[in-house]
Amino acid sequence: MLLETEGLTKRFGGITAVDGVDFALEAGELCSIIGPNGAGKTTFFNLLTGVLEPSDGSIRFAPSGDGGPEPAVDITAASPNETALAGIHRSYQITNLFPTLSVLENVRVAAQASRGSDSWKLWRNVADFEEHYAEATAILERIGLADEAETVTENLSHGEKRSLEIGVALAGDPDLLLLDEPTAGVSSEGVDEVVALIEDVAADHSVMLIEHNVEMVMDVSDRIAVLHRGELIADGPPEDVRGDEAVQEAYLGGYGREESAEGGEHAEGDAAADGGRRASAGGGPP
Ligand SMILES: Nc1ncnc2c1ncn2[C@@H]1O[C@H](COP(=O)(O)OP(=O)(O)OP(=O)(O)O)[C@@H](O)[C@H]1O
Repeated sequence: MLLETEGLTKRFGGITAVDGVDFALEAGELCSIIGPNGAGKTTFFNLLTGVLEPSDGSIRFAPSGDGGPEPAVDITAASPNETALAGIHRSYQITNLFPTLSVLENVRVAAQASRGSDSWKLWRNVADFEEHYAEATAILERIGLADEAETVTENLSHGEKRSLEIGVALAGDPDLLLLDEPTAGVSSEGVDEVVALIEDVAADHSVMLIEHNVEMVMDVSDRIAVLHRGELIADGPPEDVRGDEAVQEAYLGGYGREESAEGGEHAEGDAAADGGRRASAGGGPP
């Protein structure tokens, strides 16, 4: 087990945003988290990365899987810096890049930061710098932005910025990568590139993905976990989740059901109406 939560709960006053979630991720999996707006997906990521402290429950992370050389650690109360150093990196829904730095510098700074506080010492040695530079250059090759290395980041297209976000999260070679709506706001031509990048990255990383694009999620995921009003209502392979009654009811609104393809009485909801590209984008009770 790479990551395990038990009874994970977050309350904001009277709202329970994440409600007793038992979840486990195996090393190497690509698991998508889906659910209506306000279901608790981003709060779940915020708990896993230490941005928020749980009201209840626990989080355990074993960077090399159970039985691997690195022991499991309790990260329930860890800070964002500590979860990052433990090996969990994240890309954000809202861009988190330094707009006036070059594309290469954004990744190089992330590579440097991922090595921990020592790397911020003023006297850091040239060898370290060279290493971070080489890592950043290799990441830009991987994410298809090598030709833009010297471009000022704010001049990239939106799709390129989303790819660079993934590149920044890759710096320091994380064990687990959390991607929060990596295709949000990307044009339809750009989406294919971001999806190809996610598949490439998932080939040698464990990945958790928050995504509203159901068609894409069904396509790329090994597993799908569905949150609804903070609760995990389904968790399994895409084909099982697609056929799950509770999930259809809460989120998919007929997506992938035979009846909807035939225009039957169950073809309600945003997902069915727009071919399932963005299920319940504005819908679902909070
Ligand atoms: N800092 C906060 N303070 C108070 N309430 C919050 C806070 N963050 C989230 N919430 C509430 O918690 C619930 C879950 O929100 P969250 O953003 O996690 O949902 P989500 O599934 O990520 O939604 P979306 O798909 O719109 O991004 C919502 O009711 C939201 O209003």
